[in-house]
Amino acid sequence: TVGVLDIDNLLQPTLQPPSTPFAPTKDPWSHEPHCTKSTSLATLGQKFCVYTTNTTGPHGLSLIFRPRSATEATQYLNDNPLHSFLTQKEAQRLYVRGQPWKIVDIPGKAKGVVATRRIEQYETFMLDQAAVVMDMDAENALDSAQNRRLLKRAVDQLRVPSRIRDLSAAHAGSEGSDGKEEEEEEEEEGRLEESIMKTNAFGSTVAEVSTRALYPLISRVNHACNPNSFVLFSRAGVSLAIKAYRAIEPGEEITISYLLLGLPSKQRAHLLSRWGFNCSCALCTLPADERTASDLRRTLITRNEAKILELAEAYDLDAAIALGEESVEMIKEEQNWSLLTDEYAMLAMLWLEKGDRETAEKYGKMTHRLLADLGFLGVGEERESWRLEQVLESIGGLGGKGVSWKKSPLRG
Ligand SMILES: C[S@@+](CC[C@H](N)C(=O)[O-])C[C@H]1O[C@@H](n2cnc3c(N)ncnc32)[C@H](O)[C@@H]1O
Repeated sequence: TVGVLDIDNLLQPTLQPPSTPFAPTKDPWSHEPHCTKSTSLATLGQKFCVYTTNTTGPHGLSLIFRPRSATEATQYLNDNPLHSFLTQKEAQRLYVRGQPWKIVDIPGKAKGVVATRRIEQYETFMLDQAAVVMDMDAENALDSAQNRRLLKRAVDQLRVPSRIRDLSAAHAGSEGSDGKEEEEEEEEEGRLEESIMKTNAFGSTVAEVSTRALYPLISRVNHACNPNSFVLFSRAGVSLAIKAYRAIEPGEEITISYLLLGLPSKQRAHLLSRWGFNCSCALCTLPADERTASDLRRTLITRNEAKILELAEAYDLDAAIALGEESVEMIKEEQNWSLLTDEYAMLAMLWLEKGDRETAEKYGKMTHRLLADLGFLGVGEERESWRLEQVLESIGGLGGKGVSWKKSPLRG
């Protein structure tokens, strides 16, 4: 697939404990479901339908789901981002001060988002809800013309379809419609919507279904390899938030990374070519010698990961700790904050194994703190209820249980 923001490459609150059930919503659909069946031999008869609810979220929501999944999904629709990502106090503050961003034209990038006031480090400042969500299985089960028709209908049925149709369709390959000029009109149906999905959709789990989902506001945020912000998904997956890695000054562009953090420049350029732009972010335009140094650190961080586990297996704890501490410094230099949580947890485990509980606890607390700051432990009471041991166990399967990493590898 072209240009899809893959959830595997983005931060997500994987550490949240089992959720309290969402309130079921009764028959929320504002339109008759519109269904299509697969005619290909391998998936013959599989049925996917467009289900639209125009009372969900700011944009309304269309699901392209199997009937059974759509019924299941009704319990997830009541997914207010204010509740998922903010305490009541934070929500009030955001409301009183107003949204601290606006969508503007950015030279060379079409539109983008800039801060309109100072945004504090770790502030959750932009919220959105999905407008179009497509079961990834539909892509394989149905042919592309069927998929496009469902997509078009999904957009048509939203409250304000132009909010979707105005989004960027600039992914690589979107020009020239595969070299086939004027195809029959029916064949063209849904091409724009398809391109918009390819340029803007996040691969994510919505209502426990693997999907591509479109979040119209957050779709305006451009990419940077060392971004100032990151995306957080709600447990139901319908809502999404943007949080700041660091303080952002008024006028500064809000950026997220479309890729896994920590990749060296060649790999980044290769992956980004899917979106049809050459990255000119601060990291990609470093002077050659600085870029080489950054690439080297990134390669070493990845290499150290495997090496630390090997050394730990061989019980060479001092060498494993030395490498872990070296990685922490390199990760800080590269500002890949999300990688730090694993590194700290690993060091907590190694120091514990070495019998130095005090240092282990220091690293454990740093893991806990950073996960909480990044929003991985939820908000309010939920965030407070996480215990240090529980966090360490979730992240690395150690929690003071000695050689437990041998049974469950830390980063597996
Ligand atoms: C998810 S959209 C982001 C918003 C988009 N700029 C708009 O006008 O709606 C992704 C598209 O934005 C553009 N884009 C994103 N980050 C960029 C960057 N760092 N430099 C240039 N173009 C970028 C590319 O055209 C990409 O396919």
